[in-house]
Amino acid sequence: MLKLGMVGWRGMVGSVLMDRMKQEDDFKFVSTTFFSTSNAGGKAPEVPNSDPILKDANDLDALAACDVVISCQGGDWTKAHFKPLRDKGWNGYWIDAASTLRMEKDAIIVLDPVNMDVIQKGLREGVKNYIGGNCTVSLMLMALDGLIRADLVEWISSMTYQAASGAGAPNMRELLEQMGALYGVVAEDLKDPRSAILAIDRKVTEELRSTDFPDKAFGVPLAGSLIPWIDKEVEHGQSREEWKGGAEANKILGKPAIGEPGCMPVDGLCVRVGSMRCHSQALTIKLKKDVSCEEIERLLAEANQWVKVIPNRKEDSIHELTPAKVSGTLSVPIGRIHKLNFGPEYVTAFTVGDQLLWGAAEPLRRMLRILVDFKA
Ligand SMILES: NC(=O)C1=CN([C@@H]2O[C@H](COP(=O)(O)OP(=O)(O)OC[C@H]3O[C@@H](n4cnc5c(N)ncnc54)[C@H](OP(=O)(O)O)[C@@H]3O)[C@@H](O)[C@H]2O)C=CC1
Ligand SMILES: N[C@@H](CC(=O)OP(=O)(O)O)C(=O)O
Repeated sequence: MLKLGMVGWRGMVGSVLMDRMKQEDDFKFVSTTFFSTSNAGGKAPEVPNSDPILKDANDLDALAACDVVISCQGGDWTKAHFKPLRDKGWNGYWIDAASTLRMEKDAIIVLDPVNMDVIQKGLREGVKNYIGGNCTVSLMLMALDGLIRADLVEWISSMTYQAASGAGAPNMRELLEQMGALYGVVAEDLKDPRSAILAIDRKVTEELRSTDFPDKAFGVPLAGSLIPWIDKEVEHGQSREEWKGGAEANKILGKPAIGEPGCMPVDGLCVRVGSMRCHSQALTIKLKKDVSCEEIERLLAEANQWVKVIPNRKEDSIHELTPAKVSGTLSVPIGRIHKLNFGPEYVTAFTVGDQLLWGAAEPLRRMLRILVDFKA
């Protein structure tokens, strides 16, 4: 039985991962040691085949005793522990949610419904580092799997509507605090149906701009507003989140890097909106040839068991293609599919996905199961 070390299991991504691993009985196939950066010696979660005591996540010898380490602890922990562990001669499998190692040559970005061939080739060739992709990229590729598989995509422009959860747990709390603060200043006015909406709006705007508005985590209001920049600035006016779109998508698919012949260009703007944990994306896709919308929908629907094509009708779209509907599920709906006026090769679509499930935790637990099968 493979010895698994779990690090970062009680954080937000880690908790979603734990829930999924329990639901899928993943712990039955491994013997597990839980690690902690804050409570070594404490009580570990109760799962089959596990050590009841938490080990120290800074103890390299304890980590080196594992065949597989899964980390949802974050990039700083990865930076501090991955290389020292390898330098010690540890040759186990490293599965990580953090972006730190994603673009390294000796790492594969895992999204097995889309790139099982890349993963299997990596395993056969002895690759030991398997990293979860950026949430937006993984969700886009899950949705567009069918068109990419059919080699129909020339390029993709993705305009995103990203949830607070992508910025972390404190940001989700702050979004709700901001919503509460806005409601609070007009709660009395709202009780009176005759109160003037412009007066209400003025109070809301004053509150949004007030120095007391709770914006410690985001730095600016998100509720009642949006934030048109995610992550750091990189070159050419892109944000790092936007750069990941092209860089990671091509790496996941095993294609040449952006700018090289044979790559699939992906670019766009990434925007934070007041959704809790679902990222949405409005896509413009340039096809390599004219294909009917019926054929596009057929290809998309057949690609994997999680993608769901939503008919391009108002009632279906407003009920089925929203964060409210998708949150907490593994479903990746894609809809609003129609040709743009630019020409028959230009298609638009809208997709939604839970950024903590397919966007973070699910590819990690599936990679563990792939490893278990590979080692059997
Ligand atoms: N948020 C996201 O959308 C995504 C995140 N990731 C990656 O996953 C990493 C972890 O993200 P996320 O799960 O949001 O981070 P969290 O901050 O929720 O958890 C990280 C660690 O913080 C410690 N911690 C301290 N206080 C608490 C608390 N009150 N509740 C729970 N844990 C606490 C825990 O370590 P300990 O038990 O050792 O004290 C925990 O493992 C990120 O840094 C990123 O690299 C990847 C994809 C998406
Ligand atoms: N950057 C993403 C969340 C995330 O953690 O991405 P990554 O795994 O690429 O660091 C967002 O803000 O929505």
